[in-house]
Amino acid sequence: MLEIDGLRKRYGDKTALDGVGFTVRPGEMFGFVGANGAGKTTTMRIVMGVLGADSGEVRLDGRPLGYDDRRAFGYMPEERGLYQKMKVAEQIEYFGRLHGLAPAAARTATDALLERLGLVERRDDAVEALSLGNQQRVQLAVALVHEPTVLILDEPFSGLDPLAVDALAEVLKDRAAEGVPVIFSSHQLDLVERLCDSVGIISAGRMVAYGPVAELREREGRGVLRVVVRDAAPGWADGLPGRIAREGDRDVLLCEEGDDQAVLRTAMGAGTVEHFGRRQPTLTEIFREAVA
Ligand SMILES: Nc1ncnc2c1ncn2[C@@H]1O[C@H](COP(=O)(O)OP(=O)(O)OP(=O)(O)O)[C@@H](O)[C@H]1O
Repeated sequence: MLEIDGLRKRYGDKTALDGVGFTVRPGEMFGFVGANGAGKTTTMRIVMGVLGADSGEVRLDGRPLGYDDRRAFGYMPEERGLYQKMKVAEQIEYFGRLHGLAPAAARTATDALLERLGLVERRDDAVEALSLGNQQRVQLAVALVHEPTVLILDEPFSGLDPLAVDALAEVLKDRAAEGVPVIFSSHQLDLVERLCDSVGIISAGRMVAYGPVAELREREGRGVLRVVVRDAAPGWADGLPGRIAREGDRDVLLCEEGDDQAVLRTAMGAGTVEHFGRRQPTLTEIFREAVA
């Protein structure tokens, strides 16, 4: 189990982390979300030992993390870090060797990852000749080649096409199913909601919401009232609490607060009420609320 406990970090007089803590159990996929500059990268760098915390601790199975523990981790840094001139397969193998794999094991693991991540055709190309999305696949292979005990990935899905997202998601799910704690940061909240067992929402260096996705959704009170009115004149919901969202080719009123009966009366006066009911908030809605 990976425990991040009370991390604090200042850059000069700027507080980047103000007591960040969360736990990721074996096999758990943890989505780390937050606005730009909220502190995700700083947290992950501290976990990896790239950066020191001013205070707080990172523990693995109850012990403070050491060099050997971290060497067995898989890390995809925000700044990435591939050798541009080196060939794809050579590079993955090289990183495997750096993490302590024997030559034959590094080669076998590389071949398997090239296959899995759709890079077989590119194995002898220099990294600089690949598209950014393919470079990202190589970066992921590099993070995975040594069968890491923990995975820490800084925005691994950014810039990937939908097929690459699926390929990466499958690989991460497999690693989690093998018992590896997986942490990744992302701004793609629908993806986080779909993939993760739990999420942490960080805002200005503090965890403002944290827990299993299902629990967070339940915890958010009554959920969101969703109202669809056919043939209503534009502006029918002006004055009601909530906002109009476009769903496909129709407008839907979403209300998080207010008097349901009053909303219903207005809706019935405006047209034919096709739908009137509550649904649990999405992660995007929870995020908006938490960082507001
Ligand atoms: N080397 C640095 N020197 C000074 N301030 C820094 C440094 N690195 C990060 N910061 C500041 O610390 C805060 C947290 O930054 P961090 O990169 O951890 O955020 P993030 O959540 O990863 O953001 P993003 O989603 O944009 O990647 C920001 O205010 C940032 O400007």
